[in-house]
Amino acid sequence: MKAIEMIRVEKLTKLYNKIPAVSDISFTIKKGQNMVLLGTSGCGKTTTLKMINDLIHPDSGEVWLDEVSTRKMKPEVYRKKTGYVLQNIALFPHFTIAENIAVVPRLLGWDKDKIRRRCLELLEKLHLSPDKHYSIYPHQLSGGQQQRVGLARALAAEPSILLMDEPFGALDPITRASIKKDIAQLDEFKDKTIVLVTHDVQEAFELGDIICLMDKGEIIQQGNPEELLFKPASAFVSGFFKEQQLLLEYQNTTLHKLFRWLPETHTFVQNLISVSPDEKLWQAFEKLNTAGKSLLVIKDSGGRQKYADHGALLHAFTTYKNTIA
Ligand SMILES: Nc1ncnc2c1ncn2[C@@H]1O[C@H](COP(=O)(O)OP(=O)(O)OP(=O)(O)O)[C@@H](O)[C@H]1O
Repeated sequence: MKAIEMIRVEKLTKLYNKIPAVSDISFTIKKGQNMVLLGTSGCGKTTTLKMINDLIHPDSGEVWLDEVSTRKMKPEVYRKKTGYVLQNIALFPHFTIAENIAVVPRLLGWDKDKIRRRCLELLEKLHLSPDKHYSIYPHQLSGGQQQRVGLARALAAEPSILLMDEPFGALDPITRASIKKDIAQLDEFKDKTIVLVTHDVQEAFELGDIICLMDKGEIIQQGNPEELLFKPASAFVSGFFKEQQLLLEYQNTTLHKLFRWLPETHTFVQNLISVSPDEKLWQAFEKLNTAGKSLLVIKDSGGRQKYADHGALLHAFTTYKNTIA
């Protein structure tokens, strides 16, 4: 079955004072995919994101949502299709938490009972307290809690597309990790098509099925994390990841990819640890390190079994890299 094209951006350009902030950008995102717009400050990420739901009008180019041009849609239709999580959270300070979450459902004319039920449901799902938090104001919440409300607000009208602009940027690393873990488990996020803006390389690789690396208003390379890491299109791309290259490679290579180069026999029998071939090389190293002098047992879907210690993993990884270079 053909995957549904949820977002198609064609040749978008935006000029400010005749200078391009975004220049001739095109990409497509299939239903349920996560795309990350990655790049340094000022490269045009936010402008691109805002043009997807027409918060900024492009000077030229066109956007299709669910195979319909936004030029042919009424604003309320694409507002309903897209939830937007803003940079710096930006809740309305004089609205209660429930009122903040209810903004889009109200615009869409939902009845009061339905809005209340949806607010309570989202507070619970995002690990806020329906009793404590429903009627209070944003300044009475921590930054992390406010961002959870920001996510609830974006999800309120059940959009199929979520546009997220540096959603975790203002949070400390521990709060950020805890929110990411919670949302990764939410069904609400699993089936969404997501465009996420970040300048954080680790975050891009963690969350992106596709990464668009931007510079000076242009897309320099777009592809899956592996393509960007192992097949950089230019010196700019390899330079961008250089400092974290090896860590990213370990984090983005599954044992499945190394399976054919791992040994079928082993010499010692104690401390065997079973791992799935879907696990990443990084996790395999971690397991070996924490378990001491152990050996991994990896079974593929056909029941074939391979064994790996530190050296075998490194050898298989080097061979794998040579084959795809
Ligand atoms: N309203 C505006 N008027 C004039 N120039 C603008 C305006 N908005 C953005 N720009 C310029 O367009 C370029 C792209 O801005 P944009 O906000 O899209 O970048 P960004 O990659 O999202 O940056 P950041 O990560 O800092 O948010 C920048 O050079 C910016 O100065």
